[in-house]
Amino acid sequence: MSLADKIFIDMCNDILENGCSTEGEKVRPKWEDGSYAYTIKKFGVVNRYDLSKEFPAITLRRTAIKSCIDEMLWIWQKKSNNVHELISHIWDSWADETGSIGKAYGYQLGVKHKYKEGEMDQVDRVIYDLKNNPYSRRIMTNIYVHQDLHEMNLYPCAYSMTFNVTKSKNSDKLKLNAVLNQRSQDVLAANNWNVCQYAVLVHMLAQVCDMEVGELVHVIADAHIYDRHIPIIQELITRPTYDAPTFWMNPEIKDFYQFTVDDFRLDNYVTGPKVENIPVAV
Ligand SMILES: Nc1nc(=O)c2c([nH]1)NC[C@@H]1CN(c3ccc(C(=O)N[C@@H](CCC(=O)O)C(=O)O)cc3)CN21
Ligand SMILES: O=c1ccn([C@H]2C[C@H](O)[C@@H](COP(=O)(O)O)O2)c(=O)[nH]1
Repeated sequence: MSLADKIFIDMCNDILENGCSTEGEKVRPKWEDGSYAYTIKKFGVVNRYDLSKEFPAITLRRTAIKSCIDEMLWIWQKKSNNVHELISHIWDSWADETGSIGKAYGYQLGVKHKYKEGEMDQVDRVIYDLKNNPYSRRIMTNIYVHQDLHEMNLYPCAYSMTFNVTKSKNSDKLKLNAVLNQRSQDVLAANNWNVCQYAVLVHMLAQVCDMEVGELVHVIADAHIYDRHIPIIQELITRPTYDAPTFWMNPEIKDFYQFTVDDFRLDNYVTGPKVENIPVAV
């Protein structure tokens, strides 16, 4: 069993056993047939992944690592908000006729801000601080921009990363840790998808800043299982599990903007079967 499997199974059992149901309450999302998508939810879930020990992929089912890395690069590297620049079709339901998802995600990371050191966007600000001022406690991004929410088709869910550098006694290298703040999490469709994305991001930043990877702490305000996902989750968490896969990242890449999806691989990724056609609430 991978460490991520254990965390995922414990979180699902906790939500199913101790969660609060939104059935009959006023909710926003709907299923394709127009009925309301209710959830069972837990407030304030915190999951810690030690990236120096294992890559945090679940093995109960296969996390689509290429698609999720492609989406993360779309947001963090291309800083794009257009679904035409994305390989998968997961964002199509939230795009307008031009393919835009509005001023969300990548758009916000591409906005330049004025700092004492000059004009930079939030990603370049993080890289600058990690390289020049690693012990700063101010290294963070935030894409939940209230003034632009009216121009976003879906408000950002994983909205903030806080980076924090430590040093272990037995290594010369600094260790890069991060907190991912997420206001809302669809546990079946996107939990491990989001965890793997941000784990890869920490690996990328550590490599380009000559650091080692440390911990990824995932803070979820509303961790929910949609009503139509409950039987799928119940079956999923009773499946056999396997050892964590080995993460490979091209060691030659030292510039954050030079990575492509082909520079990442999960080796020996043994998993349970695919869950076909997961319904996604819109
Ligand atoms: N209700 C809801 N849940 C989400 O997870 C979600 C949204 N809405 N809105 C925006 C994005 C889109 N996201 C998604 C949507 C679908 C999948 C999905 O169907 N994943 C498939 C694999 C897809 C592939 O292979 O490319 C899966 O099996 O997990 C994942 C993330 C995450 N976000
Ligand atoms: O990266 C993502 C993006 C979206 N989600 C999920 C979380 C919710 O189920 C919906 C968004 O609905 P809200 O009413 O705006 O909370 O999308 C995710 O888990 N991860």
